[in-house]
Amino acid sequence: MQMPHNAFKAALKKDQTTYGIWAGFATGYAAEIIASLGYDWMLIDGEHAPNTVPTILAQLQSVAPYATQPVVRAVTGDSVLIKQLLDIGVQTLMVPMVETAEQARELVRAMRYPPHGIRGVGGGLARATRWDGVPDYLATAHEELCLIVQVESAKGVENVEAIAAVEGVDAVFVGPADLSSGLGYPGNPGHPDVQAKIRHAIDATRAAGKVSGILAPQEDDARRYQSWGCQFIAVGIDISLMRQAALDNLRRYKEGPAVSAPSRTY
Ligand SMILES: O=C(O)C(=O)C[C@H](O)[C@@H](O)CO
Repeated sequence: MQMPHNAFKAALKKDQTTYGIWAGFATGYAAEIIASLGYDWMLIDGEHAPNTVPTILAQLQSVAPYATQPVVRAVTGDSVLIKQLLDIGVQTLMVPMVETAEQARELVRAMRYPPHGIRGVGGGLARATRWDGVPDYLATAHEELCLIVQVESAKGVENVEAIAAVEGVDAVFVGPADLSSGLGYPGNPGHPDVQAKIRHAIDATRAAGKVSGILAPQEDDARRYQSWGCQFIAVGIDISLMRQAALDNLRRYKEGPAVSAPSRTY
C-alpha cells in the first residue's frame, strides 16, 4: 500500500492559513468527534493531557478516516519516545520547549534512520509501515514526516532564527502560555513584552524560510497572529469549549458563584 500522505505537511508549503483545535480528552471517541467537525488539523496533546503511547494510537486510529490531520505533541523530545510515536504512525510531531538549534538537530536525527539519524527500525511490527505493507518505507519515511518545534521560552526566542533554520525542522510553534509565564507575566500572553517576543519569533521563523504556528483560542489574538504571518493557528481547545458551553447552559437556569467562572483559555 501507499505511504499515507501527510496533508498537514503539504499545506505548510502553500501560502495559506490552516485552523486547528487542541484535543485534550485523551480518548479515541472524543478525538473522533473533533475530527468529524472539519478543522484542518487537531493537536493530540501528549504533554498536558493524560495520554500514553497506547491512548495516542487509539486516537490516531479513530481519526484516520477523516480529513482533519492529527498533530501529536510529545511530552518530551526523548528519542526513545519519538521512536515509539513514529512507529505507531505519528507523521506530524510537535516537541515542546526547544531552546537551541542543537536540540532541534537532535530531534531531526531522532526522526531519521541511519545514516541520517538514529531512529530504530520497527519494520513489520510498526503501524507506520502498515506492517511492512508500505514499499520502501525506510528510504521514503522522512518525506511524509513533519517536525514542529515549540519555542516557548526567552532562550528559545533568542535562538529562534537558528532553530528554524535547522534542516528537517518544518515549522516553529509559539507557546504563549509558557512564554508569558517564563517572561514573568503568568496568564498574561497579551502583555506587550510577550507580544513583542511572539512577533519576533514569527518574523524570524519566516526569515529562515519556515512556517510558524500558535495557540490562540481568542479570536482577536488569532486574527492578529495571522496578520503577523502565522500560518497554522489552533483556534480552540476542546475541553475549554465544552466547559464554557456547559457553564453557559447552566447559567441560563441558575445563577451563583459555582457557575460564574469562565473557562481559562490557555
Ligand atoms: O505554552 C503554550 O501556550 C502551550 O504550549 C499550550 C499549553 O500547553 C496549554 O495552554 C494548552 O492548553
